Amino acid sequence: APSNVTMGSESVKVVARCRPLDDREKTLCCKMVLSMDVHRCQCFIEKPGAQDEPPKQFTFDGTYYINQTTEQLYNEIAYPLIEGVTEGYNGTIFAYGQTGSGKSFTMQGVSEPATQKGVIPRAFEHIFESIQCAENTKFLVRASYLEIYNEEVRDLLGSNTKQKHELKEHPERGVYVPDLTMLTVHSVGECERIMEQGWKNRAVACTLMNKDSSRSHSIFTIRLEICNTGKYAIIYTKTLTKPCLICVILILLCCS
Ligand SMILES: Nc1ncnc2c1ncn2[C@@H]1O[C@H](COP(=O)(O)OP(=O)(O)OP(=O)(O)O)[C@@H](O)[C@H]1O
Repeated sequence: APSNVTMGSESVKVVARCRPLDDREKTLCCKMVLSMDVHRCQCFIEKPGAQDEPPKQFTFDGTYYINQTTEQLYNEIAYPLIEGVTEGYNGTIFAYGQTGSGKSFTMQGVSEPATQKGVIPRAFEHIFESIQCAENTKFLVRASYLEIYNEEVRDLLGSNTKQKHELKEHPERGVYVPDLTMLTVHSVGECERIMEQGWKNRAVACTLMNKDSSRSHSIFTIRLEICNTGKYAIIYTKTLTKPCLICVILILLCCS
């Protein structure tokens, strides 16, 4: 877990995002039943047709309503986590919700308007900015992209994306996928191309709630190896013997 300095007191933060009604819901004259007090981080859910009943109330570490952007969400929630990754802490951002709720919109995002660019491309920019500013440090950035579809693991960056991959467990490294393609990336542009390539290889089909549903769980991983080449080891590498190499993992995933 990241340090308290970079992440505040909680090592796990849970935020809720509400998307606007889509065209289908507007055509069906659906009514918004969710409201938020974003300053208090509270959500209120009304039961349709039962205005007398008090709404159900839930409190999160952050709440994002229909008028709020991925830029705001990134700056408040993801930024400290990615900052932690560049300092040597592992981090995970996990988007969870029913089909059509906005997971891909938040993680992958759209290019227009720029404020709705996704968490994954923002994380690339952030990491490469940190790399450019770092002194006496060498970085190796690698990326992998897999999906779990019908309980099968598929390598979205591999030559055969339909091939089923095994899941293994290592006593120290934990759960991993042998032979998963891991591409070295040198720039934000390269990362974006990799994301695009993997995105096109995902299993997609429409659901009643989302005409472009991904129908799978996908995991985009950025693996950062940091090597301190300076005279003094920076704090997080102090317990490691030379070469001061640490490997941190940022996992960005979308799950239905
Ligand atoms: N905050 C938002 N503002 C505007 N439109 C949004 C927002 N969130 C989602 N949408 C729109 O809602 C639709 C469904 O979103 P998205 O495809 O991201 O859902 P999903 O949770 O990834 O679904 P699935 O699990 O089926 O893949 C898309 O057309 C998307 O553009």
